[in-house]
Amino acid sequence: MIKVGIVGGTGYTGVELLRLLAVHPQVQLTAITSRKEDGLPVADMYPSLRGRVNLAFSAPDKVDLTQCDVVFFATPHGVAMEQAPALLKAGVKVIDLAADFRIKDQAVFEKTYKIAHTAPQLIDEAVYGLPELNREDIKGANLIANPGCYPTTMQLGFVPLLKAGVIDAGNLIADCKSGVSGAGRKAEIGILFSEASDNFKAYGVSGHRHTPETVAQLQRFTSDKVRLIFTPHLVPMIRGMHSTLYARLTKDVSNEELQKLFEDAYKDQPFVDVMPWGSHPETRTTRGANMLRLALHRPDNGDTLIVLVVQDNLVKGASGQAVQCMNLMFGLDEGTGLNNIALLP
Ligand SMILES: NC(=O)C1=CN([C@@H]2O[C@H](COP(=O)(O)OP(=O)(O)OC[C@H]3O[C@@H](n4cnc5c(N)ncnc54)[C@H](OP(=O)(O)O)[C@@H]3O)[C@@H](O)[C@H]2O)C=CC1
Ligand SMILES: CC(=O)N[C@@H](CCC(=O)OP(=O)(O)O)C(=O)O
Repeated sequence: MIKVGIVGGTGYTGVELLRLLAVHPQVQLTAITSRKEDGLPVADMYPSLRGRVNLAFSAPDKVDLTQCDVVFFATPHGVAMEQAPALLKAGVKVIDLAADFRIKDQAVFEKTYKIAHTAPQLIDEAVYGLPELNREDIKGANLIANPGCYPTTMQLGFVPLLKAGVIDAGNLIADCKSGVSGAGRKAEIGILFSEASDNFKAYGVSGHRHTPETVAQLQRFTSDKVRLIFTPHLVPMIRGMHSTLYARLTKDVSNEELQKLFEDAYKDQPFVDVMPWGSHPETRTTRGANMLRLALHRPDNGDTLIVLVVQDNLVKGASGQAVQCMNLMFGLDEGTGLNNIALLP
């Protein structure tokens, strides 16, 4: 059994990890931290885990995480970089759901996140945890930088097109919407029920921290300079993400060829569903499931291709993806514990 520790077990991605790992056949939950809820049984805070998780939260300084085989950090940016060096030295694998190791250029990271990196020696070693694009590296990794939720949709939607060289890499547009759980479990005016429900707004339009992460990853797949306009929106639902991606076609390529490009790219990928041409994927078809669905459109058969992408921000966009990485790192079948079907309605 893989002994698992979770730092930040009370947040949304933390409890989503607990939901997935409590029924994972190869996992023994060993330590779950919270600074605020030290000593509280996990199931008292989350009754949905009654009878499934018998641990209590521990303050981070009261628990020896080196007894674990792998530690997930479901914490704000800046926490994993403090603790990862000692854990890795003790032979513990680390999966960070935050951004500490996602961006290879330290200066860009520090400018984007406005924090100094305290473990820059580990940035090169970290593997970006997007299995569909990095599977072999993830298998051999000790330190995973789990992707951001928006970047997962943008990369899986744009990369087949960039690899095939059929679009203008300098003219990518991503119009994305996220449910409110994407902002985490915290008291903040903008995500109060009365503010976020029955309301709809864009945010971060002049610059969002997921743009540099996404551009750097997309750039790996083309020699042309990538330029991306990314506009996130907050939608009044709890879970779910919908990204509408726009790309300008530069080659004479038919709709059938474009559809085949995506079907070939993802034919061996259990957690990406390429829907029939012209479909309208719905967020609820991914709710609670480690699944990303996409579909292609080409209005008036013109030179603009639209890729619609949906996922559950907490599953394929965060905790499910992290478990997918863990499975690969420990030589398990990639889908172990991740094969449940989305809730509908
Ligand atoms: N929500 C989402 O859809 C996604 C989130 N992410 C990323 O995953 C990470 C976690 O997000 P989310 O679960 O939403 O966040 P939450 O705000 O819901 O939870 C944060 C957790 O971290 C703990 N924590 C906070 N500060 C510290 C600290 N200094 N040391 C140790 N533990 C700490 C908190 O518990 P306590 O204060 O009791 O210690 C809490 O359990 C973030 O980096 C986020 O950006 C990535 C993709 C999607
Ligand atoms: C709705 C909402 O607020 N979403 C978050 C993104 C969540 C995410 O992917 O997180 P990290 O990159 O921080 O890990 C945001 O835009 O800041």
